[in-house]
Amino acid sequence: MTTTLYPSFSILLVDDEPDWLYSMSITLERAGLTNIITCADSREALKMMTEHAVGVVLLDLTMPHLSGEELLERIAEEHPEVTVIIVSGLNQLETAVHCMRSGAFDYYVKTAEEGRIVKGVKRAVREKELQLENRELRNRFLYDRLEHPEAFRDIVTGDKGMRSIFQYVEAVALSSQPILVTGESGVGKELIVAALHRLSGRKGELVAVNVAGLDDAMVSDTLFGHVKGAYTGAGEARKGMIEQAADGTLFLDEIGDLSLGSQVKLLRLLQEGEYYPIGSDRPRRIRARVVVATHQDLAARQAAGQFRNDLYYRLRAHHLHVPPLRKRKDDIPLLLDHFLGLAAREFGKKKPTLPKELAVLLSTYDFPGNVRELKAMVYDAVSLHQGGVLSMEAFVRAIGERPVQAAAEQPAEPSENPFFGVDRLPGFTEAIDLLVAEAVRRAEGNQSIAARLLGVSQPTLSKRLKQQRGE
Ligand SMILES: Nc1ncnc2c1ncn2[C@@H]1O[C@H](COP(=O)(O)OP(=O)(O)OP(=O)(O)O)[C@@H](O)[C@H]1O
Repeated sequence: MTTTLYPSFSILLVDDEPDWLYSMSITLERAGLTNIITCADSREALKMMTEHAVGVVLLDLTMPHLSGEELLERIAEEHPEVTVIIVSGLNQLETAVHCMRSGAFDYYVKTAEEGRIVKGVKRAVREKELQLENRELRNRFLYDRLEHPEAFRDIVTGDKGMRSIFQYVEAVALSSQPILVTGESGVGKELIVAALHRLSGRKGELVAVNVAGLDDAMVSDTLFGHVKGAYTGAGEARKGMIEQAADGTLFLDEIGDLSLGSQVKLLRLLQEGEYYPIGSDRPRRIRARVVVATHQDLAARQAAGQFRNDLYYRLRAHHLHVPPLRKRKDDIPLLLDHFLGLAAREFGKKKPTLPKELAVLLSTYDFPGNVRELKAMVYDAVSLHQGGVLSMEAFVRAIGERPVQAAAEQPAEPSENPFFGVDRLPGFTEAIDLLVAEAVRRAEGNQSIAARLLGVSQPTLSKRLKQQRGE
């Protein structure tokens, strides 16, 4: 079985004592840090650093030929981007201060508790990962490029904001830290998660678990699995989803609905990197990268005490928010055409021609169900289609079932308040005239669509327009 090495860069241990190199490698590997190389001759260290992508060095001080202090200075000069941690047999304040001044990230005494050294190495790895991600992100934005556009082939969009999301996805895809994907229902979060997994280069599977509606016991059993006889009815041992996702991605959907009890368990899993299958007292290491998604406003849930602060901050380190379709209306014609092709193929029909007014009608609608809703409308329309121009009926019916511009339920931003910054309110008749003119403009002159936007019948609107013209 191939195992994904973590982190993506190597951790180099330099010490002339082979026993220490061996025991430290094992300790770090047990803590989940598997990308380790060792060097027992300090004169070889710089050469190894040019041959391997080294991100962190653990360096002994007392070594023959080339001392740790000398090597530290050479590393700081030739590889300033590499983080060096001193692990010395000497507990000397003066030496420690000197090393820190020469650029060391941290200083530990070998006799110190191993757990502290491991924590220090993990902190250095985390900082290095963030540095690399930031650099990557800066480059991507600077050159506005996508390294792997093919990873996003299923996501149809021409929107700039979505393109920035793709760039962010590429920048964090290799990170082992959790990733939070938010956005209203139906915006395409699952597609983003699939791209994240594809780009992670992880050889394991993408395993998705929808945690909404699972009680604490079900969450534990599903994620952690159980040993045989763990509880009445557990006749056979069962692997948890964490294990199924080994060397892959564990995708926890609807995380905003996770109960407070299960939130504690998830936090512990992310912090310790360990879990216990139910009925077992032997911990297992998680080897999957965790991605979570929710359509809920986690910050609001956190403020209401329904979501733990510590978990929220842990999850938020890498956060991407997929905008609703109403905020990227230029995507509507692209998606319309895409789904039309898919639906026609699925129903074995010729791709229909679109009525001219359809794009206008759809552009006036807010799509509370986002892309999923548009897709359903198109499939419905194509299933009824008899040939020639596509009928608007399925769309008009679907939109009619929902109040137009249902997004009014969303909290209004100042810029969405039509009276924001307006000192003088228009008179009643003037307001109606303004409203009518705006609806006709948005409907590109189509009176039946404009009437729908205003919530009046078409004859009523027509009468009003005639009155305005003095007819
Ligand atoms: N940009 C897009 N291009 C093509 N298809 C899309 C796009 N966005 C969404 N879809 C399609 O719309 C449907 C809903 O997308 P998806 O399941 O990814 O949404 P979601 O945000 O995960 O929703 P939920 O929060 O309800 O789980 C899917 O069939 C998906 O393939």
